[in-house]
Amino acid sequence: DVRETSVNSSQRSVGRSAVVSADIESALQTATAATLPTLPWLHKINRKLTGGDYCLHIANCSWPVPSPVSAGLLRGEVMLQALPSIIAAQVLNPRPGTSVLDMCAAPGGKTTLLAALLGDQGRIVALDRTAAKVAEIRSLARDLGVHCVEAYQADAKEAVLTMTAAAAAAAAAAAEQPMEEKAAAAGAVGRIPSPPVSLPSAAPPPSSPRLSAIPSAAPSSATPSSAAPSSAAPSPAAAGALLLGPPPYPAGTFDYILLDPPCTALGLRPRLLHSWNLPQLRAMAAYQRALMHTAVRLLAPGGEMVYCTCTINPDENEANVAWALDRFSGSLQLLPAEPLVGLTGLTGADPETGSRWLNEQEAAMVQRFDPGLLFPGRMMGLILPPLPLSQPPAHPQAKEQEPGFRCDDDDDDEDDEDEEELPWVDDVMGFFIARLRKVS
Ligand SMILES: C[S@@+](CC[C@H](N)C(=O)[O-])C[C@H]1O[C@@H](n2cnc3c(N)ncnc32)[C@H](O)[C@@H]1O
Repeated sequence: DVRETSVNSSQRSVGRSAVVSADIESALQTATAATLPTLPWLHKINRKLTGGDYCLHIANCSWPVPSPVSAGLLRGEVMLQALPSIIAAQVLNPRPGTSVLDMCAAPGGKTTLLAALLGDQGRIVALDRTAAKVAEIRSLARDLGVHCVEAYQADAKEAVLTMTAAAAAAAAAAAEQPMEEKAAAAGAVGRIPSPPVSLPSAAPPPSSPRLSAIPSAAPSSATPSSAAPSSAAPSPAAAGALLLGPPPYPAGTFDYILLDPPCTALGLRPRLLHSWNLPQLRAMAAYQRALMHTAVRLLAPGGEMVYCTCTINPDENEANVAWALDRFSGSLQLLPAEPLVGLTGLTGADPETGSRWLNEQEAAMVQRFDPGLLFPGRMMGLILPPLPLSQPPAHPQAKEQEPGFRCDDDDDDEDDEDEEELPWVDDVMGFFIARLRKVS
């Protein structure tokens, strides 16, 4: 049994978790390629490895993806995560030394992947409104040896410093409580150096960004997703000397923001029955817009955010992105959510309300994963490592561009043989990813 052998022979203890070494990755590539389609098998592995002491990073029911292994921080270690979730973090792709806000972070899967992409150099504030879930983020960060994450229980909608909050902060500053003490009191994850790094004797004035100690490394106006990481030496904050502390934060504080809000989760499988009704779907979209509003305010000029959901509901996806582009017209710009792997977004408008979705150009920049639809792999070769066994043929170009194509029909399709050799293509959860830049 490849799994048993690999786990037993390559595990090593790190803290209270056993982390599987790189050996298992190659074993899994072999095993996965040999045993697909293996949804039940993978569920079994998931239970076995994530329910106990192991973290295993393989893509959603299909193949191992070299992330965060490839990002250096967690070299040789793997953790279970769905492919679209991995891609969402890769689309944001924060550069080392920058500041990142993960607004709805629990249980911390994307937070820790972002930490890996940062190389643990910089700061990630991870917020979640539920205390128990914040504990999960902290625990995961600790288990993975991540230091740049500080997690707080907070309503992310209220995370911007308002005039009222500013007055309270001024009072706190007057009390001269060092920032790292405040963060420690709030239970942040990030390490607090010992002996403590000397900080200003008073907290910064409420009108100045708390991140002033972190050199601005906002994304360039080119294509930050593919840009080389900044070569600047890590600042003291990037090295973990400073914590940002709990919210609220001044507007324009963060270089990158991930907004992965609560959603109707209509993309998660297997679920045959959903209890959502239309008003509830609409209400969820409105809640997400409130979070987006906060995100735009907290983003630094030139900064980038990724908005993603695990639902296929256009209200929560295309309609919300269109709303943001129209609401913040002139200051928010849609960028290609590279690496583009999923399908294009939906064009048109809501037949009932008439509110617009995306135009053709915008739809091409977002990515939509839809369970049951063929996963075309717009750039499959770039994302996926080569399979170790018999290489399946590349997917025919014509079908890559055909978003509505289903895997389970077309009995007489001449490419049936190819489809049999591409069992992973229909095993992707429903998901949506958009990338936005704050222009000013
Ligand atoms: C889709 S999950 C996030 C998953 C997470 N990003 C990950 O990849 O592991 C949405 C999370 O948002 C949290 N949440 C809901 N409303 C919130 C709010 N107003 N502020 C902060 N977190 C919120 C929920 O508790 C839930 O954990």
